[in-house]
Amino acid sequence: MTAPPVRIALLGAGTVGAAVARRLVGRADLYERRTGRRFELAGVAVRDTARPREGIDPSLITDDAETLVDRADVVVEVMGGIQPARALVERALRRGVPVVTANKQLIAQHGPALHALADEHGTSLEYEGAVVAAVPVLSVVREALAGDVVTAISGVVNGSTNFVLDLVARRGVPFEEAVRQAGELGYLEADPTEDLEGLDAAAKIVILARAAWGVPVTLEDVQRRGIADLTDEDFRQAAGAGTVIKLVASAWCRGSAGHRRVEVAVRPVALPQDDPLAQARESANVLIIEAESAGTLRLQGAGAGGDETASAVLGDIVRVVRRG
Ligand SMILES: NC(=O)C1=CN([C@@H]2O[C@H](COP(=O)(O)OP(=O)(O)OC[C@H]3O[C@@H](n4cnc5c(N)ncnc54)[C@H](O)[C@@H]3O)[C@@H](O)[C@H]2O)C=CC1
Ligand SMILES: N[C@@H](CC=O)C(=O)O
Repeated sequence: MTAPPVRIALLGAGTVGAAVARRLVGRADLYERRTGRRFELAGVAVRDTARPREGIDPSLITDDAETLVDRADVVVEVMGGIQPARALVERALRRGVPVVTANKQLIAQHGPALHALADEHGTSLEYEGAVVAAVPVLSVVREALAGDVVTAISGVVNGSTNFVLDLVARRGVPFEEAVRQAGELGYLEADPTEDLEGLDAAAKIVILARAAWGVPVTLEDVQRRGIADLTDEDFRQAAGAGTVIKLVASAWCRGSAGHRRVEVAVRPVALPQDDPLAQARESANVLIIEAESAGTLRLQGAGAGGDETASAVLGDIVRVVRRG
């Protein structure tokens, strides 16, 4: 007997959702080979059902996200924001349905409660795409380094602000124009101040710190400054000193079990040109992880973008389906 298809509810069809839908449908054979189950796009919840969505069967589009969640085997939340995303994720978890999300604000603000709900109902919550898009940093911190002790994490973890800083520094593009281009490429959040004020990077470093040390770090713990108040003079001074400004997120842990103190920060830093973080071009991200035995690990790749984030989201879907 063939296994029934996996009905996947997609909440959101913007930059990330549209890319997930394209791959789900276009690479269905690949996912069937990898999981033994056929992936079926059960429906796509959007705000504006009248807008044409290229590559998505119009009969799948709905604005009734709750009903869609109720008939899914896996829920993929890529709508962003806290509500209604949170209520829909909770609804799925209460039904014992696994959830995959790329929503870093939701996880940074409500991750522990959502994990507790998932555990209570014997299901799972995955969000590799929420942190450094295509680069599997959470898998490395949580799984690959499970036998080691992470001591510090630092990196460029926001694609849009890196794109802006890079265009201003290397090509002399005016700041506002670089921000406009980042928006056009789909790198910015629906509310761009999340990127420009460092909130997006703060959410990512909070999620990474929790994954590394299992501590209840929150967004309020982050010492945060974004790039919104950088001036032309700041860029001139940095260039004159042979440095390059990057928005750096960092987390470090002092003490040992029972007496751990974790500190988290996001701030613009002028780095020497040959610093590994200074090498990040356009929307690329770089993460440096220090671990007791492994030493220094450097992970880098696309930190934003629809297809790139879809890679991580689909990886999570394959994982939850394999788990059964
Ligand atoms: N764009 C990127 O490069 C990346 C985005 N993410 C995260 O992925 C999530 C989605 O991001 P994007 O695709 O860029 O956003 P987007 O703004 O392009 O798309 C959001 C989609 O959700 C739908 N939506 C929003 N609110 C809704 C509501 N109340 N009811 C029904 N549908 C609703 C919209 O109609 C739209 O289709 C966000 O949490 C973002 O932080 C994560 C990694 C990279
Ligand atoms: N707005 C985010 C998108 C990916 O997480 C960023 O610029 O990094």
